Amino acid sequence: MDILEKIIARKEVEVAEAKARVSVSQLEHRPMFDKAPFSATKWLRNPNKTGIIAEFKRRSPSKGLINGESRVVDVAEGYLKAGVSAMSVLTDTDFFGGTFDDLCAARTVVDCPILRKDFMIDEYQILEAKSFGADIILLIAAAISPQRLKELAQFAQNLGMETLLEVHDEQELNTHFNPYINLVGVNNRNLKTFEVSVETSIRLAELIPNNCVKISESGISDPKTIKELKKYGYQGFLIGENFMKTNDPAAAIAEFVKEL
Ligand SMILES: O=P(O)(O)OC[C@@H](O)[C@@H](O)c1c[nH]c2ccccc12
Repeated sequence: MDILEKIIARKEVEVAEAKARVSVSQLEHRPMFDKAPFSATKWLRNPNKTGIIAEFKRRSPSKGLINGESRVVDVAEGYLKAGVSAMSVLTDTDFFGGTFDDLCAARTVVDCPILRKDFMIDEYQILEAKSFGADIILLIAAAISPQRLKELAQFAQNLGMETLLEVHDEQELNTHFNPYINLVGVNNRNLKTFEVSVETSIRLAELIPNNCVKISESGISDPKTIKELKKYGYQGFLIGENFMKTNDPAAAIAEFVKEL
């Protein structure tokens, strides 16, 4: 089993447990559930923002521990102050050290779109995301079938949330794109080998439908890379480790945006 298969197998168990613990009706009655979602496509197309989607990530399967100290509220405040277009919060615990508490805490301090970063396989998780105040969900082409992905994206749209489709290559884009997708993210990190290449974003740029916001994900550590990717039509840049690996992610992003 590769890492993605392991994560998905674990996710199936987690979702079943969560469903047994908290009913859909309970999710729908949480205070945040009725909040109108922020539109990430609007925020990312706003030229007064940086285009950065800054991520709160404690650890990852590829890097191990990245940051075990920083508090999510401090980081989120710093990200917002730096002019991010959106924030991404990992809620997967077993592989990335994230929690729903992180998402809730971020929600209390930022009034920008928040992506619930997790491995989504079930409508229930989308309801969970909304109940914790998230605005966007991630659907990973490599993790689910095209049909399931389309159903989940449609479900999110019905709740007023936007969907980010993550692809790694041409084939995933061809098989998994559907009319309910609002943002397409090219992951520069190969999930099987963990190798990172920004060339992947450059290669796929022209294949992404123009009505979607193009996002380049992972391995971005230099403002110059953002300038380069903008030439290919990218409007969103998902960055985690470059900020999180420092002991002051808020200061790190402030320095980074000075050079944009
Ligand atoms: O920390 P980086 O290299 O800047 O990458 C951020 C983000 O792209 C990465 O965390 C990510 C991209 N797709 C994912 C899917 C699941 C978990 C994590 C991810």
